[in-house]
Order: sequence, then C-alpha cells, then structure tokens
Amino acid sequence: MSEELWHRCLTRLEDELPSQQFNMWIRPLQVSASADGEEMTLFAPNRFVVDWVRDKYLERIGEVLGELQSGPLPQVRLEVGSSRSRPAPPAQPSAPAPERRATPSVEPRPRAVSTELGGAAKHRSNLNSSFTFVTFVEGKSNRMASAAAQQVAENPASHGYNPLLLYGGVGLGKTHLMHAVGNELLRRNPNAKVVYLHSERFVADMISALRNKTINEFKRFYRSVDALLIDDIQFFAGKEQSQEEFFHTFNALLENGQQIILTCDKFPKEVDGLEERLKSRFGWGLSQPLEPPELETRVAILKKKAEEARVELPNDAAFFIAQRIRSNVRELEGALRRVIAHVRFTGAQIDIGLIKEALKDLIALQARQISIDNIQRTVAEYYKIKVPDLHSPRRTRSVARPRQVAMALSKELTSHSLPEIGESFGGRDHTTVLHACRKVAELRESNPEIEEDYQNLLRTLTS
Ligand SMILES: Nc1ncnc2c1ncn2[C@@H]1O[C@H](COP(=O)(O)OP(=O)(O)OP(=O)(O)O)[C@@H](O)[C@H]1O
Repeated sequence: MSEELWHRCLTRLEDELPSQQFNMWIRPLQVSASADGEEMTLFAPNRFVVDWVRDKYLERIGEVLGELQSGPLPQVRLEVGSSRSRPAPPAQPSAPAPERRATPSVEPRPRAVSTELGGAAKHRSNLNSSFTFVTFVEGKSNRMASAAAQQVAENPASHGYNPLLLYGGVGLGKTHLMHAVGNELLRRNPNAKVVYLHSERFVADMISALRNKTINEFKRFYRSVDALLIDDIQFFAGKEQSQEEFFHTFNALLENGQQIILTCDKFPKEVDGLEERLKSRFGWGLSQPLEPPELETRVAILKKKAEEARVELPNDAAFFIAQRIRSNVRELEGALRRVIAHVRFTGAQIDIGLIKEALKDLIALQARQISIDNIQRTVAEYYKIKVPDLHSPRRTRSVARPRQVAMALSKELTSHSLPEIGESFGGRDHTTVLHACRKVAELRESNPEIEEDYQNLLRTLTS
C-alpha cells in the first residue's frame, strides 16, 4: 500500500519539480514498504543523495503524502541502498509499536548512513540484478567485451584488466555487462563493496560535497570501494574539476588494487574535452568495443528476451523482427515489448501478420529510409564504380563483387523478394540473387576485408 502511495507521490512530484531536479534526485529513489504499512524506506544510491533529499525535498514529500492519504502516514526513512537487494523490513508484531508521526521523518542519525557505507555491515549495492552474464547473449559483436568482463569478474583488479573500459554506441550492452561484473563479484563475495553510478551522479555528488563541506567524506567513500563502476564517462568532458577529482580517485583505486570499470560512448581518445592524462590512464587497462549485433545475435537476443517474458517466439518471427530492427539492442527490446503487448491485448498467436501490425510504423519508417536504389547508390560510391555497372551484365571482379554485396544488402535491409531484387539489378533471375547472398555470407566468414566492407555499408545505410 505504501508503495502505491509512493508512486502516486512520485507522479505529483514529477509534475511539480523541474524535470532535471526530479530525474537527478527523486527518480533514483527506490521504495520498500513494511508489510504493516507503518514504515516506508526510500533507498538512495549514496549518502550524498540521502543528504540532499533530506535537506531539499523531504518536507515537501511529507506534505504530498499527507495530501494523498487521509489516515495515519507511514514513517519515512531515507537510507543508502537498493530495494532490490534488500527485502522489505518485515512487520514485527511483538516489538513495541513505533511512534506514529503525522509528518514523515528521517532516521535521526545521519551517521548511520556512513556506517553502512564504510562499516563492516554488508554493503547494499545499487546494481540491476537482472543484468547478469546469464541474461547476456553473446555474439561476434560483443564476444571480446564479454570475455574481458568475465575475466574481471573472476580475477578483479588483476594487472592488465584494470581499468576495464567498455565502449560503443547507445543500447549495445555496455551497462548490462558492467552490472554483470558487479553482480558476479557480489555473488562470489557478498561482502564486497561494489558501487555503480553514472558519471553525472559523480559530478553532482562532488558538487554537493563541495557545497556541504563534505568533500573529505566524499573522497573517503569513493576510495573505500572494492569495485567502482562508472557509466558514460563521456559526460566528464568539459568538467575540469570533476575530472581532477576523478583522476585522484582513479589513481588511489588503482594503487590499492581496487577494480575500476568504465563505459564510454566512443573510444575515450576521441572524446573532446577529456583531459589527456585521463585518456592515457584509461588506456592502462583493457579497452573493449561493443559493436552493433549482427543478425544471428539479434535473433538470439530476441529469443532469450521472449523466453524471459514467457512468450513463445517462433524462429521466423524472430528473424522477421531482427531483419528490420538493426540499430541496437534497446530498440530491439522495445519492438519485442510492443509485439508482446499486442499479443496480450489481442490474445492472438505471434506470427508475421501480427508483427507487421504491431510494428507497422517502425517498418514503414524503415521502408521509406532504405530502398534498393539507395543501397545501389551507396555501394557504387563505396566501391568507386557507377550505378549502371550494377545493372549491367559485366562480370569482371571489380563489378561483380560489389553487385553481389549490394544484392545481399538488399535482401537484408529491405522487404523485397528475391525476384524483385533480381529485377532491380538488370533483370537477373532470383537464383542469381540467392547465389549472391550465399557467396557474400561465405566471404564475410572467410575474408575480414569483405566483412569490414559489409559492416561499413550496413552502418552507412542504417544510421
Ligand atoms: N548481448 C545482450 N544480451 C541481452 N541483452 C542485451 C544485450 N545487449 C544489450 N542488451 C539489453 O539492451 C538494453 C540496453 O543495454 P545497455 O543499457 O547495457 O546499453 P548501453 O550500451 O549501456 O547503452 P547506453 O550508452 O545508451 O546506456 C538493456 O536492457 C540490456 O539488457
């Protein structure tokens, strides 16, 4: 009940507060309510958020809760931790009933928070428990990154793997892998202090620590962890003071043999506004890229996610979605969610017709973007030949190979049939197109240059 109350309170606060404030301080709070509804614990990712929320927002939270509920209000506690890693405190009928307060109050011992952070008590991590190695689907595009992450989980802070830096575009599994390491470290050593945070959080915490004159505690906290996981370090760009502080934290952790894991949206050397010394430090360990997953991996991811959602996704349906959604895994998940919602809504079985209906706007958008014409122009430009060469009967290697690549791309990226594709390449037979697709698949396996060409063209056509 208190959880529902908190969610209504969240909706109200979201309307009232500037979205940046809401997203920064209120949204990360996780709630856990006692079974008897007398206590509501709000978990914050770290003590700086606890302090900030207590100072700035707790009173308003109390008022909103009071407006939303007429009966007695739960006692609100603010703590560091995560509701996922800790079951809701059980009701204790035999204990003396706590004093009910009309206005929420925080535990009157702010130091208790620091005991939790630094003391012997088991640290409650803020990791997403569903991001594990078990739920991560491996494929060519992420195999090296996944292997490096597993190495770190098995031998944290070992030389050569510290820091571990995972980089690549949006929605490709960097955060997932980073949490997978954290979760595995905790599974192996439940007392390990594994701290995950977004780089913007680090910056915000540092600023509030400076303002509140708690910078020494801030330093102590970040230097006391066994593993520090910082997401999206490109956000440090241009923030000199934060980079300075992070640089020192980074050095201290490395010197003490504590593990650091970082993610970045590109290779850090390419991030403008990051200090050179940081860039060079990041290169001390192991940097691994995550690439957009290829078709087979996209299919495997869809099958896995469908299985997790307990939905039967036939192979042809998985292929149909994977052929159309290529940009990243987050979008793939979004498409699958839509298909599943459609299934639940209509009660129908998953088949191609249902998917076309559920994803019709996405498919239409894509069809508008990628045409055979477009593919032919791009391929001709890439191989420095002329578009009419792709239509012509010429069979010299310099023309025949690009033509086969263009045919394979047309099969992968459009919904045209083999005869239609053949028609667009100078009226060729559908068996010629089929042969081209097989040949290109074979060459991509055996010839890294062709694979690279194919990937470059895919990227150009789909970005
Ligand atoms: N190989 C994979 N297997 C299973 N799920 C995956 C895989 N790669 C990504 N995902 C899922 O895709 C979603 C997006 O992944 P994630 O948040 O890790 O991306 P990211 O690379 O950190 O992107 P961003 O920089 O936008 O945060 C998550 O739900 C994640 O579980």
